[in-house]
Amino acid sequence: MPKYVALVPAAGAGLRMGQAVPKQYLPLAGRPMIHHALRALGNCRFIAAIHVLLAPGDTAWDAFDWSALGGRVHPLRCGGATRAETVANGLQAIRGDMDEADWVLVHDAARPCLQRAWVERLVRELAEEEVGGLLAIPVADTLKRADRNGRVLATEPREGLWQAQTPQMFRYGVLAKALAASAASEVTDESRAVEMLGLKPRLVVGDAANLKVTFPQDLPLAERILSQAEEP
Ligand SMILES: Nc1ccn([C@@H]2O[C@H](COP(=O)(O)OP(=O)(O)OP(=O)(O)O)[C@@H](O)[C@H]2O)c(=O)n1
Ligand SMILES: C[C@](O)(CO)[C@H](O)COP(=O)(O)O
Repeated sequence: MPKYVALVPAAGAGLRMGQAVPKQYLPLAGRPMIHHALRALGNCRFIAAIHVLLAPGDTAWDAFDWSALGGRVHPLRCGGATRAETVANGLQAIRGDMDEADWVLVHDAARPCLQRAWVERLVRELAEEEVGGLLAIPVADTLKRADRNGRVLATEPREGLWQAQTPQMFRYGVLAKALAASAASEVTDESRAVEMLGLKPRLVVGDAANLKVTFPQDLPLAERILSQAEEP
């Protein structure tokens, strides 16, 4: 039986957030933001280990008490210059414990509203897949292409368009090969690297509440979502 391991890239600087502290450590619903994603992954008992990928110079992680998360959370100081590099380094760091067919679930530290039910849906729907896939939501709005002056150039067809979320879940062997072969600058998610191998990751319906905290205005929204969530 393949095992399931989570990687949580948390080596970003959060520049678009514009705060002195990287956004994964900003207070959110009484905890550092990253705590919420780690708790949701920890609620999935089938996940054998949760590796948190920190920047080599991270000084914030050790300032918090993570004991409430239990013994499956392991920090690795292997962050790179881009998200793709961070994940590639994380895969290298755990390679001794992994078989080619084991599953890796990559989830952003900056998506704190994750729920166990969504992870379980992803895992259930990908169980028979060779390659893997990702949570995503079909684009619901009419799409406009803008010119440089903020005026509409065109209305774009939205058929077949989805917004990628995380977790993104791939076989260890496929993902390691994909990230090793791709230029980090071209890859903003794991799926893109896998697509560049000519493979077709499966899209699994996610939830709009699984937002990525990117800008300051996302924080109160995430806090409201967390306050209404049913999971502990
Ligand atoms: N070199 C990097 C860059 C990003 N990330 C992580 O990837 C996730 C999604 O990235 P994003 O929202 O872009 O985070 P930042 O890079 O921190 O934000 P910004 O682009 O605004 O600086 C975050 O959990 C972030 O910590 C990472 O591990 N290593
Ligand atoms: C992986 C991701 O969260 C999927 O939506 C996203 O691509 C990473 O965020 P970024 O802001 O584009 O780095």
